[in-house]
Amino acid sequence: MLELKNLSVQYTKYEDAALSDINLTFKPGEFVCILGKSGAGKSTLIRCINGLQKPTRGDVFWNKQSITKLSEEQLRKVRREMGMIFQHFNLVPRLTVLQNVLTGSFGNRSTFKSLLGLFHDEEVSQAMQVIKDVGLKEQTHRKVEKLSGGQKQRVGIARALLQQPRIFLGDEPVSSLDPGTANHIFNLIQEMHSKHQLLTIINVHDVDIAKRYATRIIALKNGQVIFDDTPESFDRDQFHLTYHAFSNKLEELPIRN
Ligand SMILES: Nc1ncnc2c1ncn2[C@@H]1O[C@H](COP(=O)(O)OP(=O)(O)OP(=O)(O)O)[C@@H](O)[C@H]1O
Repeated sequence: MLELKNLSVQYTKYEDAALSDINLTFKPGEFVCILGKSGAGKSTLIRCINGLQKPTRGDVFWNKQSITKLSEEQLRKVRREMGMIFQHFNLVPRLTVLQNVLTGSFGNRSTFKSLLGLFHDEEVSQAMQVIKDVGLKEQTHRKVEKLSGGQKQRVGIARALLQQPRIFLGDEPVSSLDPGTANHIFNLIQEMHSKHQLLTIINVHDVDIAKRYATRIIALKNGQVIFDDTPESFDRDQFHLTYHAFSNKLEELPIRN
């Protein structure tokens, strides 16, 4: 469904690559958490998947089609199939929950029409339904700036769901939330993941969350994959290798049995 082949990203020629020769295949229905310390390349990986970042080398295949060579218009079509939530929510504070969620259908119509509020009745009722699904029915007509962080992220999830995506991508979606709220948001993501059988790929800093919700954990270090396995196999040694080992190079890491 989604394949990354020899993917490398080098932002500037004077710095180390942000991603080096990444080869990964993702299947429908997987719930993948990406771990790695700050600067490991997690956001870059997500941005390559949704086409926001062009790789320096290698390719991203979505249903066997390379997305790196698409025109902007073709890329927009592919992005419609990718729902995305962000650390800082990326909402318009002065607009209501409903208006923000309706911008999720931007991919399906012109931005101009959407900004004018020219939505079809059917779109509005679909938006109302996803707002209800994420538990925000009472807040439908409130301005987003009046909501808590957890509620804002629910709006983000509703907006992504309105696109009826086939992949759900998250770039540290709970990093600015307290632990309790972060769990509520992950419960919701898991519920939506199961309901729609979405391939879900999310960057997180919290290893406990990754172990609790993911069906697969991928750990990055210095732009390379150093772990790709079940959450159960992500043990203390792996935690140490991912977050604390001093070595910069894979071959210098301590050998494990
Ligand atoms: N636009 C950019 N221009 C130059 N270098 C960049 C850019 N974006 C990221 N980098 C560099 O690429 C590397 C990987 O960054 P990335 O944001 O992907 O890491 P991350 O694992 O998501 O980090 P964090 O957890 O702090 O968000 C880092 O060294 C970062 O400084």
